[in-house]
Amino acid sequence: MGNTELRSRKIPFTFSAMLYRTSSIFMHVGSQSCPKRMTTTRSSSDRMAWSTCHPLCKCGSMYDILAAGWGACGTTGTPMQLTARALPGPSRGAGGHRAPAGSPPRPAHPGAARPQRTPRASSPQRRGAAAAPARAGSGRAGTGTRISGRARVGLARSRREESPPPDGRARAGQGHPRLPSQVMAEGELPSVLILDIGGTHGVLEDLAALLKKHFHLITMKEFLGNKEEMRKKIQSIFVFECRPTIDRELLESLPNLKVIANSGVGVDHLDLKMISSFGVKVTNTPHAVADPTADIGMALMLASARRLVEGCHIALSPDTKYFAVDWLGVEVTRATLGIIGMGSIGYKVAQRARAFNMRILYHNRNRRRKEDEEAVGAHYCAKMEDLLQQSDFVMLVVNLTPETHKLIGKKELGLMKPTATLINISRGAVIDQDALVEALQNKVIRAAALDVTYPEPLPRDHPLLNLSNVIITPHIGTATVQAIRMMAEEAIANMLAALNDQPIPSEVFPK
Ligand SMILES: O=C(O)[C@H](O)CO
Repeated sequence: MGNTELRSRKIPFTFSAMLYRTSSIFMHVGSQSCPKRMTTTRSSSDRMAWSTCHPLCKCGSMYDILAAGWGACGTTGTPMQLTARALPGPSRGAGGHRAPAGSPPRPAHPGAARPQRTPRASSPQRRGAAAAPARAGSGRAGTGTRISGRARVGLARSRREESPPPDGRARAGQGHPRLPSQVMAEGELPSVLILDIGGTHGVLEDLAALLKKHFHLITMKEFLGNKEEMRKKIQSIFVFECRPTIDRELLESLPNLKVIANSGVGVDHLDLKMISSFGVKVTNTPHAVADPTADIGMALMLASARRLVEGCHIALSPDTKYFAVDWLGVEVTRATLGIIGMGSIGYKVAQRARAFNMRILYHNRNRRRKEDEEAVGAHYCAKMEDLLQQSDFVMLVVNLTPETHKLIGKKELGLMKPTATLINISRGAVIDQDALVEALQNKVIRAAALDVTYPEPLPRDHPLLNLSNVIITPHIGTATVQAIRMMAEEAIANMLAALNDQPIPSEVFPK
């Protein structure tokens, strides 16, 4: 997200097309910095303000996309209205508008010229990425790709629109056919596929209620029970806790699917290239996850430093007779924290660590702006090795990509101080887990604190579970009442934008 902000800041953007208006969502889109102004626009209790203003705006204000307006951001810019309904009428394959058979062709964006898509290669991030010296990712935990700037407009039409299969049937890797059928009747809400409501893996009841304000929800069971009717209706999939599984078979069966909205920032469970070959967009929720994930990073660092879990066991144990005076932890205050992956979450960790007077080092594919570095007192390490050698705490906040897979292995662990602690809030596979077990057993490093492992959960006989110098939490970076609601809100905004061919707040592109 941070990188998105960096990239987007320079892109002036106006957007004025107001079409197919039903209920309204306003986005205040601007292109220049403005003073931070917190606002009081959160009127109803079921509203949840996002933690930051629009990525094009640097004011840091809170806003609520589902309320009828932004906070008093103060940035000059053009309000953009999204509709709460997808377009009724003609079938709209993932590639864009679909005219009913025999009707005259419709412009891609009726009534408005589409702004040109910002060439990706010209963005600062992409230029930086090309020249990147190191492997660390963009700094979003678990994200397999970069997120679009919100100024990415005029999105490319899909391949399927350019060359529909002549036989009118979906073909693997070539998208869906033109379907002349109605996707939605007038007044109908767009249909969204979800795994289930409630139960072990289903969408939580209150989130489902929120989604239902904007969409007609179809559960997997309903879909499978009446595939012929349902498959044409479904325009979006809401992925909650990595479910439902998105595979080729599912994509082939949904001719009018336009967008897969992931709840969470990490999309390593989605085959982005395959999904994109169907002309389907993928979105994620970088804004909602940043604060709670940074919090869990700090919680793990503090808990590991002060041996909180062990201490709790001692205090609770029926066998405890006295508290040993030589039972000691280490201090976080004034220690050196090395953050690997300085995107939005990494940066929020740095902000928090500054309050602990920590010395902050960071390694990232792209160096942050001087102002960003100075604001948190962070020092850039072009070489990850330098950071590893100097840090008392090393926190992993990279996305999981082929480049960051097993980023920390035997060699890297060997470079760390024997007194150092490794904290992972990204994805388990960023660490070579066998090498970590060995390093912890042999005291190559002091301790590890992991919110993520592979697999999750670990098999009950996994050696990591029997080490006293490890804390493991069950991937709870975003497991807060606030975060899951904000993720759903962010996903709703993404889906509404995608279904209405508006600029998508957080689109994720395949590399
Ligand atoms: O990727 C994320 O946002 C979190 O890890 C939750 O999945």
